[in-house]
Amino acid sequence: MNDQTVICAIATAPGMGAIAVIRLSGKGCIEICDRIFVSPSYKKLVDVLPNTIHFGKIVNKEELIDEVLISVFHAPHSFTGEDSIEISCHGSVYIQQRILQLLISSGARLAAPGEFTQRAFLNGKMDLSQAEAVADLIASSSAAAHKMALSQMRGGFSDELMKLRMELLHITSLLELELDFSEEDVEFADRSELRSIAIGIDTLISRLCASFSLGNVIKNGIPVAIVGNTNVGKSTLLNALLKEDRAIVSDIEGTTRDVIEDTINLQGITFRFIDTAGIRHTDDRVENMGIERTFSKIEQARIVLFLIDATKNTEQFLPYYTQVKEHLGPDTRLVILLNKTDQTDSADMILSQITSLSSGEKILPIAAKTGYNIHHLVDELVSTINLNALHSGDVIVSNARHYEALSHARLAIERVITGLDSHLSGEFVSQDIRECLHYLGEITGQITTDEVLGNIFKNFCIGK
Ligand SMILES: Nc1nc2c(c(=O)[nH]1)N(C=O)[C@@H](CNc1ccc(C(=O)N[C@@H](CCC(=O)O)C(=O)O)cc1)CN2
Ligand SMILES: Nc1nc2c(ncn2[C@@H]2O[C@H](COP(=O)(O)OP(=O)(O)OP(=O)(O)O)[C@@H](O)[C@H]2O)c(=O)[nH]1
Ligand SMILES: [Mg+2]
Repeated sequence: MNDQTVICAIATAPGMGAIAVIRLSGKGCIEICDRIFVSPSYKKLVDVLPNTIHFGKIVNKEELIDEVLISVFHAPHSFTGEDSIEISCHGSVYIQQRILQLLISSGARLAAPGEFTQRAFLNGKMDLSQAEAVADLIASSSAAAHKMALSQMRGGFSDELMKLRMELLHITSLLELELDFSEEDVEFADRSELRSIAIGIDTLISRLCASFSLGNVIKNGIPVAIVGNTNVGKSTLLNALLKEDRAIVSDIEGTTRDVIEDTINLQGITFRFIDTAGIRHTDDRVENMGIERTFSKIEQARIVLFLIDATKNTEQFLPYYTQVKEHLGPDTRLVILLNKTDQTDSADMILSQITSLSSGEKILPIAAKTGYNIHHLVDELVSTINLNALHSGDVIVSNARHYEALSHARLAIERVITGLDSHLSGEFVSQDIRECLHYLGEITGQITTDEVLGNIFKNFCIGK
């Protein structure tokens, strides 16, 4: 696990750029660089002060490869906690490859994906949840996802877990006092005090678990299903929201037969819009398969946009409305959109009819084709997502691995509470507390295996 070899990799995006950065880490990396670096004063990098930058040439014996800047870091004061070097060269792909090859023939080896961050973790520079947040930060493409990853990388989640850990250790110490005197069959620890601490822990873990439904959608995009009868303008609406001709639009019923998905960033939040096959009775087998998918997308969505055609009479409304509602998840918001209002004079009348037939959902008149009221719809979508937790700085769990561990930890702490209630012997209660600690330790990486680490870091970029 504690591999000390010198690793190297290109840290900047692949391809040509103004400047590229090649990084090295591990004991001996400074000596390796000295084999291919010549400074104007012939000073060796092993002799320079840490955290300084040096101009010079990269050479292969007599051959000049590039003029570069080199930064030098000494263990433990570097990103990885090891001796480290960064070479900033001209961003030609040829130069990057030549320097990398020279470093490898001088004794470094190519880094595996995420290996720099993995070393930072193994050297205690950050815990595992912070290392995972580094990858989330790099992948973040909206203000909300950025804010969430940054807070986790800076240790917001780690602090919360540390608090939980201390509380659990506190209960254990109270219980242990009792175990020491177990012969005497007395309850030293005040069970009601233990219970209230355990309840506090359960509340915190439950809050963290609950935050995952927000964290997960912020990270992956909020799924919004666009559904309704054929020809009501679903694909036109998708195109209007994405501001591009993503889906085929035509006046033929049943144009869209499969789901079409795309993401867009609206007011700092990523939305994943899902255009679906129009719902209708048909004998076409392929179309029916598409309609089945529509229903499963309704089940997975956080928001469902149910479109109706304002130019048609409202008899069409109830059967589809009932069907859509049958597939709606408990936390899914339904918004009814009255489309094609540009093509009718009786939009107001239809609006009031729909209002009386529906059960209090927001109903918005729009015209997807002309863009009428689309900005209103966007505001409505954004307001559906309650970002208070994000802005108040509350910790939000966004990682499925963390969520799973927290769910196990919650089961364990709930067993502690029922154990205390039923006056279970302290030994057994202790065991559940240890299990709770175990699961929390999995998140921070205090408890981990090579396999778990391998799975986490293999998804990182090379050079990170
Ligand atoms: N050129 C460059 N830019 C970069 C990084 C890098 O490694 N190199 N980073 C990499 O992801 C990020 C910045 N994160 C970093 C975190 C810690 C240290 C570091 O040297 N820490 C030392 C010293 C801290 C100090 O002087 O107070 C330490 O923790 O001991 C460097 C970069 C983003 N930008
Ligand atoms: N006047 C007007 N026409 C619209 C509006 N929205 C869509 N249409 C037209 O309605 C027809 C159907 O539009 P689509 O977007 O293909 O409808 P759809 O709901 O995706 O239909 P299917 O994929 O068949 O289920 C096209 O001719 C559109 O140009 C609108 O707001 N006003
Ligand atoms: Mg369509």
